[in-house]
Amino acid sequence: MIEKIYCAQVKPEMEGKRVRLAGWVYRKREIKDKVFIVLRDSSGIIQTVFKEEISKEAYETAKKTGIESSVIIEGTVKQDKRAPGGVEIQADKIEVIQNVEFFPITKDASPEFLLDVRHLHLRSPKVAAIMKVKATMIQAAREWLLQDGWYEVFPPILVTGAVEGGATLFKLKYFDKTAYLSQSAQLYLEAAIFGLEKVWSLTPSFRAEKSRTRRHLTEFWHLELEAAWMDLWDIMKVEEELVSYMVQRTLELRRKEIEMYRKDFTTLKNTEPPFPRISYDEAIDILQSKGVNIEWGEDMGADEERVLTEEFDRPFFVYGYPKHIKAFYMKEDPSDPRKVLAADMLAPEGYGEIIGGSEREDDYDKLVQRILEEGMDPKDYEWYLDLRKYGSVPHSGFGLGVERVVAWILNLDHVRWATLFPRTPTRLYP
Ligand SMILES: NC(=O)C[C@H]([NH3+])C(=O)NS(=O)(=O)OC[C@H]1O[C@@H](n2cnc3c(N)ncnc32)[C@H](O)[C@@H]1O
Ligand SMILES: [Mg+2]
Repeated sequence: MIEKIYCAQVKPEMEGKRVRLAGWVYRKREIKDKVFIVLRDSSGIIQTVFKEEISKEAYETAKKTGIESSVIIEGTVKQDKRAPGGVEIQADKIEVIQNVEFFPITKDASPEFLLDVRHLHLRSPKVAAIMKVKATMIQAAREWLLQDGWYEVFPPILVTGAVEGGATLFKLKYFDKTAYLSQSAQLYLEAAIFGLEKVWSLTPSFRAEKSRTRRHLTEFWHLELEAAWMDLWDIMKVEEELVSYMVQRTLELRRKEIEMYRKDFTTLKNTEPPFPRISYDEAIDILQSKGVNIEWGEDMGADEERVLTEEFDRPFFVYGYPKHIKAFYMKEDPSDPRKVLAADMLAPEGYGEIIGGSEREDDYDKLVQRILEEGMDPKDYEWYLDLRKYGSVPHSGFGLGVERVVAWILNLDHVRWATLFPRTPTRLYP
């Protein structure tokens, strides 16, 4: 790697020091006998100034260098209150690695165009900031999971059955058989708990959803946990502790990047356990009292959840959903057979569901009955049913939508901005 320092490492107190930087031309302007190039690298930006009397050759080259050209610049650090960060480089040397005559992204580019050239847009500091926040959030999750004794496992992506309903499976030919892209690692994590007890995985999950909402992708990153011996209330405590740590740690390490997207940090700062908990029944009452046309037994969609989140200034749980709107694997509530022991975590500010979780049905016969009720074939779940034959235990788990949490933390208007190359029903390229 070439000898250089990062833009963010240049400080006013380095006045007079000679430095070498490498990056891309982010902005450029010519004023009288000077050329100002704002250089960008992964750490940020720095202003460099080229003057004819310092180096005619460098000045002439700088004049001809286009936006997003890759360059190596050398010069002397100079304090200057007018420059971003109060410091600039008095440049005397520029090596153009590749000059760019015309860079296709302009200030007035539409969101769809920016997605068409996503491979070029990733370099923008604001987009890079999203990826830094996402990386830090997952780093924080790993930190918490390690200290709380959870084992990372690596489940398959090529699978043979649905977890969250057959309607959203992506089907593919697997030699002479049929396979599907995983909707959720859950069933495999449930197998892993008999050896490791507390397991987690971070995998891509795939949903052939036709929903064109601001919170659905066809491929998203899914952080899933599964634990033996835990009931719904235990796993909800795990959820709120994990999410609180992820949010607070990301606030601590990525404040600068978050400030590029939001000014009000209230809901993030409020993200500390315990989170408020309301029942599905209470949620329906709240929605009806706010004039939402919804009856008990109906599912809450993005619009209903948006209204519900107006009541809270931090993430909160909704628990005790009706059985018929939830997945086959969820354990029936012994105190009310109409319901299951499931809980969603909703993010405030209109973002809604970020986590889906539940206690799992651990009784063999009841699980077979639920599979049949859902119109599925128990033969397709033979291995999964075996887990209820050989030392079955109470167990619970959940799945966190990584892009949805990033979208909430950064107040993004669509989850597609929270992933490197978004996949939606209308976008598979680039
Ligand atoms: N291990 C588990 O218990 C997970 C469980 N089998 C599951 O997949 N639940 S979920 O369908 O609610 O999805 C979990 C979360 O996954 C996110 N999710 C779910 N579907 C999507 C789509 N289409 N796009 C983006 N994010 C999505 C969202 O935050 C959900 O709350
Ligand atoms: Mg869900």
